[in-house]
Amino acid sequence: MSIVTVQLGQCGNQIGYEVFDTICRDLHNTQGFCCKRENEVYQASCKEHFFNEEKSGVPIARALLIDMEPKVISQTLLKAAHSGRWKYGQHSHFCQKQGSGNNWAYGYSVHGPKHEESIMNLIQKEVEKYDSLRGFSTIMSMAGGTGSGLGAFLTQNLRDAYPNSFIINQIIWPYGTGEVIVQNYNSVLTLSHLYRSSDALLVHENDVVHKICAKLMNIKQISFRDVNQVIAHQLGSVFQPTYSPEDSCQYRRNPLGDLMASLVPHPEFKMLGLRNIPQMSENSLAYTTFAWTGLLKHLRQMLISNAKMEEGIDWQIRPPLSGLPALEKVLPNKEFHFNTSIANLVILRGKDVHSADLGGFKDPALYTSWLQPSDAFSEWRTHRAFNKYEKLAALVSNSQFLLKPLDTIIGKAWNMFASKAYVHQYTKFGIEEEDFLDSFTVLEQVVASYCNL
Ligand SMILES: Nc1nc2c(ncn2[C@@H]2O[C@H](COP(=O)(O)OP(=O)(O)OP(=O)(O)O)[C@@H](O)[C@H]2O)c(=O)[nH]1
Repeated sequence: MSIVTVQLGQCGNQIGYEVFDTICRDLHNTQGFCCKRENEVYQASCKEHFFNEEKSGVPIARALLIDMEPKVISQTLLKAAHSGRWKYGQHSHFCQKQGSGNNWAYGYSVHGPKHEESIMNLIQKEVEKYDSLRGFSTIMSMAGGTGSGLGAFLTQNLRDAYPNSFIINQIIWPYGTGEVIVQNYNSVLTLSHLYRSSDALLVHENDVVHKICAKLMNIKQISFRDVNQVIAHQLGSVFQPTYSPEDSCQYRRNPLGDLMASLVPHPEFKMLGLRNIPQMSENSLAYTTFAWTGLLKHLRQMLISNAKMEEGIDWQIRPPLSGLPALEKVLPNKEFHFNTSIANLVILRGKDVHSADLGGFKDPALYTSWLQPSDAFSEWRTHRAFNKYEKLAALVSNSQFLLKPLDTIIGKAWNMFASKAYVHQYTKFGIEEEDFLDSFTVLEQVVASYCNL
């Protein structure tokens, strides 16, 4: 029951490393707050999904590292090998000598077709190692050229080659300012292409995670490593084993499939976001205790008010009275206040997990009218604690949370496109104005669909 992780470009490879490292640390954590037997079953389930066992006993990540320049890949391979806890497979990477220069068209139209055969062969060899493949999880940024362009190209290829496997794309949303000048073009092209071939896009916003590092983790000089560790923690809190619904002593065999079934009821809506509570530095964690009631009250309000962290939640925002649309939706200024959901999944881990009351997430006012809360809301509970958090709640949500950032990116890209700025750099590599227009159309439709919930 394996999931193959495909790490793409600088960002994808750096985050991928942190994800496997976090998962592995969690495996060896003695503070799981559960009995030895339960811990062993948890470890076995995690290994089954994410690692191959080597004769030496060192787990090998079920991951492929792909980049068009060698530096980050060699660093990543080395870091894993030096950790002593786990490593990457010997033949699990593919790299070239020159990146895509932040040009989506270069990644998509040049590197993609040129290396398609080698990369797809590498993937096939990995897949052949397993009795059963559940799906792929790619990790990539939207703003560069390789992760985004080549990543979009490969996702299409994966969809064609493995039509029955799930594909989830972990997307890193660029900082709003101060990055690559063409980041909005690259983002629009990435999202629109992924929308056609992926099953779900799990979005991690760099600005948001940066703020979490500053405000909740108290980090003064924030590096990509810090940001990546928060993302890895959040992902681990979702993808580490959870009990299966049929048998509360067995772990889920197909977490990716179950996640999709819970959260993506319609192909028009596949943008997923992730929130965690509590989130804090390891030092503070040792001195803090939490009650489920308080955690879940905050998490629910974070959802409703579209707050990405517990600090600065707007408690004034309330669900609309049933039958009435949220006021903000009918206002023309596109300020999105109440965050309507399509589907939510809450994952609880840790002490007294079965006593936690999730009733607040079953309120029909939280959801679009065309889904019953019983279909729109799912909960997974697991007694084994994650990553030293005695209690932890993660919320994966398919909601209007991304409307504003998406609208901003489309708007900025459109303004640049209207003056034809930098478009020649894309047409040079086969991405025509028509392709841009198609991408805008796809995303305008996505915005309209989410707006109308
Ligand atoms: N969170 C996070 N973001 C990163 C990291 N590295 C790069 N980014 C973001 O990724 C975007 C740039 O993409 P990269 O992954 O560096 O580019 P690439 O895919 O390797 O493509 P080329 O450099 O064009 O070959 C920017 O938005 C960066 O903020 C990282 O380690 N963590």
